[in-house]
Amino acid sequence: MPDDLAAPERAPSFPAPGGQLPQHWSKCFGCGDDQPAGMTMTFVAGEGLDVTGRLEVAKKYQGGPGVIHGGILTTAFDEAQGMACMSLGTAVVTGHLEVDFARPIPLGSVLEIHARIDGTVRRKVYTSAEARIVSGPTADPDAVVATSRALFLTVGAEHFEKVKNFVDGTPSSPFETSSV
Ligand SMILES: CCCCCCCCCC(=O)SCCNC(=O)CCNC(=O)[C@H](O)C(C)(C)COP(=O)(O)OP(=O)(O)OC[C@H]1O[C@@H](n2cnc3c(N)ncnc32)[C@H](O)[C@@H]1OP(=O)(O)O
Repeated sequence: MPDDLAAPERAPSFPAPGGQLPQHWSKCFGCGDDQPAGMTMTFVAGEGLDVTGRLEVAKKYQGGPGVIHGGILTTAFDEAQGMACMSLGTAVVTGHLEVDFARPIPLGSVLEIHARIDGTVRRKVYTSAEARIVSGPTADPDAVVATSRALFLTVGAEHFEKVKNFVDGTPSSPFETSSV
C-alpha cells in the first residue's frame, strides 16, 4: 500500500447508506440478474466508500468436498471490491487481486463481504475486503473467514469499445460503467 494515498470523494450517484446498489451489468457473473449461471450477489452501500455484499454458497459452488471453491470466493471478492469502487462514480477494472483463505466455508453458508476503497493514486484504486459467515452450519458473524486486497484501475469508455463485438446481450448500467 503506497504512503501517498488520496482519499476520494463519494460520488453523488452512489446510493445513500443502507441503499441497494444496482447491478453494474445485467449479464455479470457476479451480480447480473440476466445471467442464469451467475452468483446473483447483492450489495448495500456503507457510510463511506464501502459496500456490504451477500453471497449464498450454493451446492454448485463446491470446490473441495463440502466447501466453497476458492475461485468462486475470489470472484465474490472481485465483485465486492469492484462494487465498492462504484462509490467513485467511475468505471474500473481489476488489475491485481489477492485472497487469504483463513477458514473453510461450507456449502449452505451465507457470506457477507465488507469491501472498501482504501485510497487512490492517480488511476489506481486500492481496495480491501473481508468475508464472514452470517448464516449456515458454521455461522459466526465475529469471525473473518477470508480477506482480500485488490488494485483496480479507472478506465474510460474506450476500454469497453475495444471488446464491444464480444458482448452477450445489451449493456446497461445506471452508473455508465459498462456502456460500450
Ligand atoms: C464501478 C463498476 C463496478 C464494477 C464491478 C466489477 C467487478 C468485476 C471486475 C472485473 O473482473 S474487470 C475484468 C478483469 N480485468 C480486466 O479485464 C483488466 C485487464 N487489464 C487491462 O485492461 C489493463 O492491464 C489495465 C486497464 C488494468 C491497466 O492498463 P493501462 O494501460 O490502463 O494502465 P497502465 O499500464 O498505464 O498503468 C497505470 C498504472 O497502474 C499500474 N498498474 C497497471 N496494472 C497493474 C497491475 N496489474 N498491478 C499493479 N499495478 C498495475 C501501473 O504500474 C501504473 O502505475 P503508475 O500510475 O504508478 O505509473
